[in-house]
Amino acid sequence: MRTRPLKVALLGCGVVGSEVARIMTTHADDLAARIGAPVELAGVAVRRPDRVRAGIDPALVTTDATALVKRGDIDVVVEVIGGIEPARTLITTAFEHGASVVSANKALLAQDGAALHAAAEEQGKDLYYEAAVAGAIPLIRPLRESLAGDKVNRVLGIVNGTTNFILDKMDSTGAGYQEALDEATALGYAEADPTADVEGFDAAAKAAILAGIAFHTRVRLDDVYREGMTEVTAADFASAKEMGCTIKLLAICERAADGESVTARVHPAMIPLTHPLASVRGAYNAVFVESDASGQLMFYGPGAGGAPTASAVLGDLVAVCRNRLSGTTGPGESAYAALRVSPMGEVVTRYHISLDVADKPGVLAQVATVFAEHGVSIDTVRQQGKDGEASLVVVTHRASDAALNGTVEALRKLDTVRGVASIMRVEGE
Ligand SMILES: NC(=O)C1=CN([C@@H]2O[C@H](COP(=O)(O)OP(=O)(O)OC[C@H]3O[C@@H](n4cnc5c(N)ncnc54)[C@H](OP(=O)(O)O)[C@@H]3O)[C@@H](O)[C@H]2O)C=CC1
Ligand SMILES: N[C@@H](CC=O)C(=O)O
Repeated sequence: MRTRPLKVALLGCGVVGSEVARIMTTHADDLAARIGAPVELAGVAVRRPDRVRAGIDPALVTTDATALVKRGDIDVVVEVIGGIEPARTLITTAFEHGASVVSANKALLAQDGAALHAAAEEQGKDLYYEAAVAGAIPLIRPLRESLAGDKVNRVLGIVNGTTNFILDKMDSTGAGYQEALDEATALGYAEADPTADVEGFDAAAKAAILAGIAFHTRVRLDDVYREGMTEVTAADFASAKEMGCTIKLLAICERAADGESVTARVHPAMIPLTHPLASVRGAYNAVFVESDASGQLMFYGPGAGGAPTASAVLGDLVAVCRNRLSGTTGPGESAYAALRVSPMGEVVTRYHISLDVADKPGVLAQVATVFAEHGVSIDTVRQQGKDGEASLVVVTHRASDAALNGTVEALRKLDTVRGVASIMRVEGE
């Protein structure tokens, strides 16, 4: 074993970074044995240097992250600050000064992954980011390496722990949205700004990363259709239950049958209680990958939190350190194709629509005609009336988003339709 240690600069020592530092210390001998050289924490960059940080030598703590990555003797920079800047500049500076990078920063990778990979390749360095998607679950490496000889057609799953925690609490205990979000934040699952979680930005960033790796093409955050879960109500859960379903925030990435285009979307959806994703509880994540030869694979595990995420970071750290010692780099992303990313209007799925209507003869026929005129086939209709008003629940067969939007627009113009109470996609059948 080499005795000279590989030097690691840790940028960020919050929920994830503190666990990375802890595991580097407590598992130091095991890590050295697996890598073939000891790893040494050479510096820890933070914003608030005076905070007490258990197990961290205060002499290593600095607020000057730039100086740390520019030292020239750093082998690996672990970026767990989050956000776009200064993380982006620190990562490119790290490459320029001879270091490889491990990052958990999905927001940055979804926005600037192509440029960061190009910068890494230009300098002959690694950029690894297993922790950026689905916490502890090994997903990036299986997609990038194990399935590299297969053809992935679909990736569908729950990729945000915070929102799954909230939806699960709302469904199973009747907890309010804010109460559940506060608990998820206290447990270290939420992003620094939890809007990223609840409005679907975090899941959309992960969907962009997954679609890119799965389909070997470049998909950016802006390409991903996104709806958050803040408008999911107790009434939606009640409707879902009546259909034998629950509600999950899903990320769905699909390759078109002709292979020429892909879609990526994040939105709440009803899924049958019999579907394996329905039983994913708390901050757990689960992702289905469907490919030509393998069929359906399911990846499941803790999707957020300090220790689970640190597990993925440490796995990358070992891989990158091994590459450094052998003078190689891992698989890059320069061979990506440029498939078209189709707009949401072309996505085909089923819909559950709740309408408030006048309770009088002919309404049902009027509504059904609008669906037929827009080419949207109805699967089931349920009507419940009281005191001259009624609620009408329509579940459709598969239809395009564009056709559904046209239908809803026309329904709103009917004088018997008082309002559209909710529209939710139905997946997993
Ligand atoms: N939490 C989770 O479950 C998961 C998080 N991630 C990702 O990991 C990354 C880190 O998340 P998390 O640990 O939760 O975030 P935290 O907010 O807990 O930690 C962020 C850390 O970065 C430090 N920091 C912030 N700005 C600067 C700066 N300008 N210079 C130096 N240090 C800075 C903070 O310093 P200080 O301590 O002084 O405030 C803190 O130590 C993010 O990209 C996140 O998306 C990925 C998967 C799961
Ligand atoms: N905020 C994220 C953290 C992990 O990526 C989540 O809740 O999934």
